[in-house]
Formats: sequence, C-alpha cells, structure tokens
Amino acid sequence: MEPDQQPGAAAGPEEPAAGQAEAAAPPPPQQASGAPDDAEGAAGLGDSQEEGSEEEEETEGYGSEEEDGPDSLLLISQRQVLKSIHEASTNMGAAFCVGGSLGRLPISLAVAPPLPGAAGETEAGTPGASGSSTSSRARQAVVVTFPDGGQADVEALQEACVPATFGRGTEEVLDESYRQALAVPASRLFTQLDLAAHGGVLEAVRRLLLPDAALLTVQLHTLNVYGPGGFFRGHRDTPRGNPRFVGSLVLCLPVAHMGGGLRVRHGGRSVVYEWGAGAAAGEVQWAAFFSDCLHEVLPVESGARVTLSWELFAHPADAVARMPAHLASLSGGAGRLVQALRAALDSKDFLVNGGALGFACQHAYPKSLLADVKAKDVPAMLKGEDATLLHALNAVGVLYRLVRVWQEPEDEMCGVDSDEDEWPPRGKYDPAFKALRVSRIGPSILSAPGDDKMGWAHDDPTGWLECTMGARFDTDTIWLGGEESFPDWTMGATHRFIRANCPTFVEEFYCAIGIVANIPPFADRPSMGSMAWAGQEGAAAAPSPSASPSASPPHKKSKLEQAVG
Ligand SMILES: O=C(O)CCC(=O)C(=O)O
Ligand SMILES: [Fe+2]
Repeated sequence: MEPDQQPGAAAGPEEPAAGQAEAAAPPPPQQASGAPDDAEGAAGLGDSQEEGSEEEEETEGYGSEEEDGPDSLLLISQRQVLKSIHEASTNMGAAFCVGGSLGRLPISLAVAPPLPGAAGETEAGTPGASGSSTSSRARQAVVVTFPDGGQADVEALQEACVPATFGRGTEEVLDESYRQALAVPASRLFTQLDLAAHGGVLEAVRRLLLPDAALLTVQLHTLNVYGPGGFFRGHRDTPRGNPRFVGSLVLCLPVAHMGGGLRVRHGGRSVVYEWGAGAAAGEVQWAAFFSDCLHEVLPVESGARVTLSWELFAHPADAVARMPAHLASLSGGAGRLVQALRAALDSKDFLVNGGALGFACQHAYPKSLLADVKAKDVPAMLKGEDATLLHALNAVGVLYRLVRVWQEPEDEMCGVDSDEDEWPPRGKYDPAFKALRVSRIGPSILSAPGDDKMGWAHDDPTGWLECTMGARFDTDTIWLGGEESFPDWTMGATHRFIRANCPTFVEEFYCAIGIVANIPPFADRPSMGSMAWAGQEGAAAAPSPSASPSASPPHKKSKLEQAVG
C-alpha cells in the first residue's frame, strides 16, 4: 500500500516535480479558473544562484554526485549544461486539461434496471460494495430529459442509480469518506448524445492535449449524480487493459447545482472547472484531462451535479510525419529546450565522448501501452511535456529510445547474504536505497501482477521485477534530476489506481517512462541543419551514432548494481 496514492491520503501533493510551480500556466481552459497551487519548489535543483561549496548540491542529479574528490572544471561545466537542459525540459507548461461548452442542448437518457444478479454491477454483491438499496430501485427503464425534466427527472435518475464505488487495490469498494456519489455504469445507459458527432470537442482535445495522435475515440464509462454534500476525493483514473487509454472526458448535464468543481492537477499546477452557473442556464459543459493527473470533485453545496464520463483513446496515423508538424508546434517552453539542447550539443563540455541522457516523463502511462503498442506508434500517445520533449529531440537531430523505469529499493544484504532459495529474497526491498532499473519498450515487459502463480505479486509488485527478463539496472544513463524528477515513483512500481464504479475491474496500473537521448560524441554530432537521423533508435533510416556511454562522466555503480550486476 502506498499511502500517498490510496483513498484517504490524497491530501498530499501529488507531484514533487522540479521547477513546475513556476512554469507558465497554459491558457486557462474555457469555463475554468486556473491557479498554480501545491507549489513544491525546485526539488534537487536549487535556484539559479550558485556559489562555491553549494555547487555540489545545486547540481545534484546530473551524473557525477557519486564522484570522490574535487570535481574537475569539465565536470562542473558539464553539470551546468545538464542543469540548463533539465530546467528547460521540466518547465514547458504543457496543457494537461481542456474544457468547453456545447451551449444549450437538451440531453435525454434512458437507464435500464440492473439485471438481477448481474456480475460486476455494484449493487449485485461486488466485494465491498453495498447491496442494501436494491429493493427501492426502479425495476423499469427510466427515461429522463434535461433541463426540461427538472427536479422530478433528477429524482427518477437518482432512484435508478447505485452508490458509486471505486477501485482500491484489487477491490471495488464503497467508501463514503472518499467518495459520495451515485452512479449508473455505461452498460445500463443509453443517450442520444453522440460525443463523436460533436466534432469540435474531440478535435479540441486532440489539438490541445494530443496533437500527435491522428484520432481520438471515446467510450462511455459512467453516469454520476453528486447530490448536496457529494464529492470524490483526489484520484487518478485507472487504465484498464486498453493500451491506448490516455484520458477522461467528463460532461456536465444541464441540471442546476452549486459547488462541485472539478479540480485537475499536474506538475504543481491545477485547474478547477466550475459548472454550476452554466448548468443552471441550460448549458452542457465538459472537460477532458490526462487520466494520470490527480483530480477530484469538490463538495456539492446544493442541487444535483449530473455528469457523464467517457474514456479517451489515442490512435496514431500509420506513419507519423515528424519534422514539419513538430517544428511548427515548437513554441514557448519547447523553444527554450531546443535552444538549451543545441547549445549543449555545440559545446565540447557536454558529453564530449557521447553518452546517454535520460529525461523523466512528466506523465504516467498504462503499463500495457509499453507492452502492446508498437514502438513507432508510442509517440502518438505521449502526453503534454513528454510529446514536446520528443519534438525537441527530433528538432535537434538526436536519437532517443523510450524506456520503462522502475525504482528499485535495495537492502544491504541484497545479492550477498540473501538466501537464493527464498523467493522473493527476504529483505530485498528496503526503501532506504533506490536505484533505477530500465527496460526498453518491447515484448519483454512485465506480465500482469495477477499472472503470478505464487501469490505474492499482488502485494509486492516490486518483487516481480525480479523475474522480468527485460529489466536491467541502468548504469550508463545520466538521469536529469535523478530519480526525484519522476513525477511519482510509486506509479512506476506498484500502483493500481482507483476508478469510479468500474464494473469489470481489470488490474492495471500506470508506469513511469523515461526518454533516453543518445548523445553522440562531439566529433560525430550533426550540423544543426541535418535531421537525417532524428527519431527513435532502431528506426529504419537512422544510422546509429556511436555513442560511448562509458565516456560520459564515469558513473559509479551503486551498491545494488555492484552486488547484482
Ligand atoms: O464527475 C466528475 O467530474 C469526475 C468523476 C470522476 O473523476 C470519475 O468518475 O472518475
Ligand atoms: Fe476520475
């Protein structure tokens, strides 16, 4: 159990992202008030004032902190270069949510009664869910129209709902201290509203959040009614077995209410969508966001907040045309990153013999994305800053690869005294020590935790890394900002996020991804005009530059690395 991700402990800041608090907010989405909050400061970076003995600390996380003795001028200079790239790469302020209004629009819904004993229906005996309210529930389909139906239709709808549950660990639970709402799963819901037919909505979401995707599709997930006092505390929506799952879209029906703002957070920024006034005036309003972003429904003060929610899936074009589109979309923070990268590549102080430079992705991704989507299609699924980072690398002609990254705790006994017969080895997961493990995207990815026959994987997902063929300790990459710069480490190792009223709960979780840029030796770096070998490593037209990781500032092996590999 990771307390900062579990229901009941969501008050903590979700993202110790370096420097994000100062990032310029994106243009505030329509109908929203944007305000930076939960500022975290620049973890591991310090501010721009650097002097004498503080140097070591100021540039921690740039590849040489494990060195003994005084640093050479070259190392100091290189750390400055790395720091400037890192700052530029984590201050891009990419959009993470978008919202708008369809204007005044009547919405009709039909809600079928639950099938008696239907498996997965929250009222039908799902573990942890209440089964007590079945008797008073409508036995016939309920048809409602808003705004015309008014209070009578709200009550009829409430009668057709069940208490909204959510996934916690492997269970679907009802916990009114975490979520107080009513729900109807999509399986019982029919509406005339075809979101895909409102072309502007999905296109706006695609352009703002996923410009590299050729197409977004949606799947209706649930209807929720939040009455007075209703709320849903901070959570992330679980990816459930579809690797193309990128986001959630919530649409508020024209039913009067006050309160109930939808707050979405990412990287120290947050946006609140307040729909009460518009809904009272008959407007149908919506918001879409990356589902790995922490979000919550603030308490409803009066009336009924009725929402439909869809899952969003991103699809790549057959061939993602890179350069023209990417150059066209380089702006603001991305431009600064391109500048920092160009300056670095032009400098002999920067990895003169070449090396691997790792960037932590700022969003998390479904585990199955990396297992099931072809590497060439993955860029179309990248979100916000992560997509922009690839554009910037493409723009400066640097090859990269996408890797999964896990945090690996170590125990002193690891690999030395532990009993090889014991599985998983006892004491191996002491959180006091952390190392990075990476894996290329590819088929040799973790199997689902549930696949493990030995029964321990559910409780100790870190453990099943041990039997993963594709994972290896990363001794070569200089990870900018170190492990601190991953937005939430627990995503990488263990988490199954909660999802509202999920009738067929499939165990899934987010994972952390890193982008490792292959910096060629100085002598081999292309002139900035040449884009010939930009893109993913291994791409057909990409001659591989002969980067020599060992020539980067020597990267001392951690205790764990020494012990294991
Ligand atoms: O109703 C909303 O605004 C969002 C609800 C939500 O976050 C969910 O159902 O997962
Ligand atoms: Fe949600």
